Amino acid sequence: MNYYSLNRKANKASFKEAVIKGIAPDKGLYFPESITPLPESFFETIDTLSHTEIAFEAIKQFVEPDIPEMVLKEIIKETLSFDFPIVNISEHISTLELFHGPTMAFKDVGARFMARCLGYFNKDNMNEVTVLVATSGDTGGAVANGFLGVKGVKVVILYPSGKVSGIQEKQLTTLGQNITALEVDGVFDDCQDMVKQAFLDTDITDHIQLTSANSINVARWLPQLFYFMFAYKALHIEYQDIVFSVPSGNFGNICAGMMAQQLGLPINHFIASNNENNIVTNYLNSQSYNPKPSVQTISNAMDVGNPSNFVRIQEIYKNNFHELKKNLSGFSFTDAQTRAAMKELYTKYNYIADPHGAVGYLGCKAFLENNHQSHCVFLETAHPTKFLDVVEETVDTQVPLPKQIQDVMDKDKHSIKIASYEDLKNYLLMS
Ligand SMILES: Cc1ncc(COP(=O)(O)O)c(C=O)c1O
Ligand SMILES: N[C@@H](CCOP(=O)(O)O)C(=O)O
Repeated sequence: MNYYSLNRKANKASFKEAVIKGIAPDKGLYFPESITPLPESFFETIDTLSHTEIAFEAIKQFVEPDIPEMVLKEIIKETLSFDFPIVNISEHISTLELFHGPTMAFKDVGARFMARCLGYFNKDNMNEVTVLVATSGDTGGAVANGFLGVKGVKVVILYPSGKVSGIQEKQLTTLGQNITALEVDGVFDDCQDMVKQAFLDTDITDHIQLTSANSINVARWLPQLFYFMFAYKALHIEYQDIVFSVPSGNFGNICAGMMAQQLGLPINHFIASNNENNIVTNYLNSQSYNPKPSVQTISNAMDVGNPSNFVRIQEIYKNNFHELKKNLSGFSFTDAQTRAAMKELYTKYNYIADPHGAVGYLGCKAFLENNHQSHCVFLETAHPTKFLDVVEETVDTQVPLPKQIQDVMDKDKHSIKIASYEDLKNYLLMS
């Protein structure tokens, strides 16, 4: 598969080139040149397939011929070595739990898949690659875990100081080895802007091979489409009209769902569930797209003021606002509403949600008000204990800590504070 840049000024790239570069030389995001729908029989018989078989069929066209089929099967098997359970919440609402991986957020799948692709491409260890990542909370931990000890790869994670949860910070600052955390005096968008600027800075790129492990990178982004297929497999016999509510920040996950739909997955509608960082919700209501500085919320991983994947969504629907509106609704919720949803889920359904999942639940409820026939699946994108203080204080109960969280609790944080792009540049050139 070849990929083109959405800025349309760079040459096309193979999967391997797109993964190693991360972002095109004209600063555009890469997008696949074609999307060939899977045969109808694939969806009709999906419940007879395992998760790894589904994932293999779904991603094959996007990686060939750069990764041989046998290697791809192995990468997928290792990537998906945990569960993706569906929990029934009410007659019209279920949740797909995406937090059973090593760092307990949905980023684990993309991070593990990308780390293995890069490991394969770098197997002869010709050149060291530096993976630059901006995180609002979960990508950093998943990438640190996924790339720990990968030969020939250095990982540099930028995160906004004081704006990620305590557990998230531990996950991205305590591993050592080939992982370094830079603590930025700013918000997530500052981190993301610095990363993008570094890709354009020839003072850096003349000396260092940089790539990104944010959803900018196609190998981090595309595997997220598996989730929607797994949920469909579990629910399609019982429900004919399945819609997804996706707690959204950088819009990589929902955009991956739209790729699954392009592959033929019969999804009727997507709901972009936002916290008060509501750029896309506002766009859907007004047709005017206005990125703005992010505000801090209790669903901090979605505190994004300029979602980088929105351009990919525009590409999927050919910049046609009305086509997009047919497929996508957007809702935005305050922290007070999010807390009320967490309480409702706990007291009414005995389900402890994290703040991001709770925003997804609210999106389902808002959509179902006018769409009584649908079955809505909200993605539970992180384990509640990643946001321990907020969750325990809101539902007023103690939540047992899973092993993955206990393992990082007592580790010592190591970070380097930076305040500007120049600080990042100096760090990259000196280290
Ligand atoms: C827990 C959680 N939920 C939701 C999101 C938003 O996902 P996306 O950036 O793909 O829209 C993130 C971060 O990406 C996250 O960490
Ligand atoms: N919410 C994310 C922000 C970065 O998103 P990505 O999917 O583009 O890596 C985070 O948790 O860091």
